[in-house]
Amino acid sequence: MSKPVSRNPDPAFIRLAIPNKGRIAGPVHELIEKSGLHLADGGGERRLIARTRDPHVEILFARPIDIPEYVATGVADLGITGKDMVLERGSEVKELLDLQTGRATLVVAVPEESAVESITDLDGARVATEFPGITRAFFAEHGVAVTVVTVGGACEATPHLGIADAIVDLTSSGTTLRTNHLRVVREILTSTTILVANPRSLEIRHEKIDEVVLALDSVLQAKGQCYLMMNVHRSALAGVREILPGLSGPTVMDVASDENLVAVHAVVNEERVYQLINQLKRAGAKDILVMPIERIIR
Ligand SMILES: Nc1ncnc2c1ncn2[C@@H]1O[C@H](COP(=O)(O)OP(=O)(O)OP(=O)(O)O)[C@@H](O)[C@H]1O
Ligand SMILES: O=P(O)(O)OC[C@H]1O[C@H](OP(=O)(O)OP(=O)(O)O)[C@H](O)[C@@H]1O
Ligand SMILES: [Mg+2]
Repeated sequence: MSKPVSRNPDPAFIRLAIPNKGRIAGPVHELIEKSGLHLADGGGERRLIARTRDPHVEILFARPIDIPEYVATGVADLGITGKDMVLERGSEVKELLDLQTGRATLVVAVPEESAVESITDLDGARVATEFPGITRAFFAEHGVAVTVVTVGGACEATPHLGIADAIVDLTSSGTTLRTNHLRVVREILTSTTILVANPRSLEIRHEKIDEVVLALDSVLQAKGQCYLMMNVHRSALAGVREILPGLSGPTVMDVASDENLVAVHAVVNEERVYQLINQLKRAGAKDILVMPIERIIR
């Protein structure tokens, strides 16, 4: 038998579990890279543990469904997985950040031609799902007696195979439900990718955890924002100021080579840039640069 990968007992040392595959793995890896943590040894599909640029933070690759328990039991101090995975496992972890990605809604759906209009019509029905925990709790809470059939995937096929009368499954674009001629009867919950922590680790390793949370949050803060730089004649400054927002108002600096000019810098919402640059030009701004922002630390 191979040796277990032991934990470093040093409280300055933490382990973060992230998805090794599946649809949320890509966005999570990207977040880790942008946060500056950076996977030191690549982190290919078959890796179990990877080091990061921070010698005190290591990454554990795991299936999203297993991450809540790895964090609850202290195999990892922090974990990134779907909120639905945490609820399904009922794990005792603390949510620290909503990463605002991997959004999907867990719904009760039935074949288009079914007579079922509301969940009470499902009394006595068979419900297929990859989420037996959430499904049982949901129907019990609403006093509807159902038989839960647990499947490992391709749940949408089960009503057509005669295995179930209804399903509880995730939907995001709605394509899979449409393709399989299923209609939504009820929404149960909406899930996004979240950062969770082991409650004990939060006490004993809080300094390092705070650092990781700050790094990840700084990427979220920068999302959709960009940095504008421009030169403005002093006489046009008041007009330009009116147009520009910024984190704490635009920054205005002297330009050494021309005392009539000032440099104006501001953080703006990406969606506004197209309109803003035209307004700024009309107000007298020139040499306008638009730059991406990787991270914002407030
Ligand atoms: N259609 C979807 N849109 C967005 N997020 C989704 C969608 N389906 C699943 N997710 C999220 O992905 C996570 C599940 O990851 P999982 O490991 O099951 O990967 P997967 O992409 O479903 O791959 P597979 O089912 O092939 O293993 C859950 O947290 C879930 O909320
Ligand atoms: O509304 P849509 O955008 O079509 O997405 C919904 C589908 O995505 C997930 O499937 P996944 O790709 O994880 O395959 P699986 O069913 O085998 O888990 C989910 O289980 C649905 O089947
Ligand atoms: Mg899946």
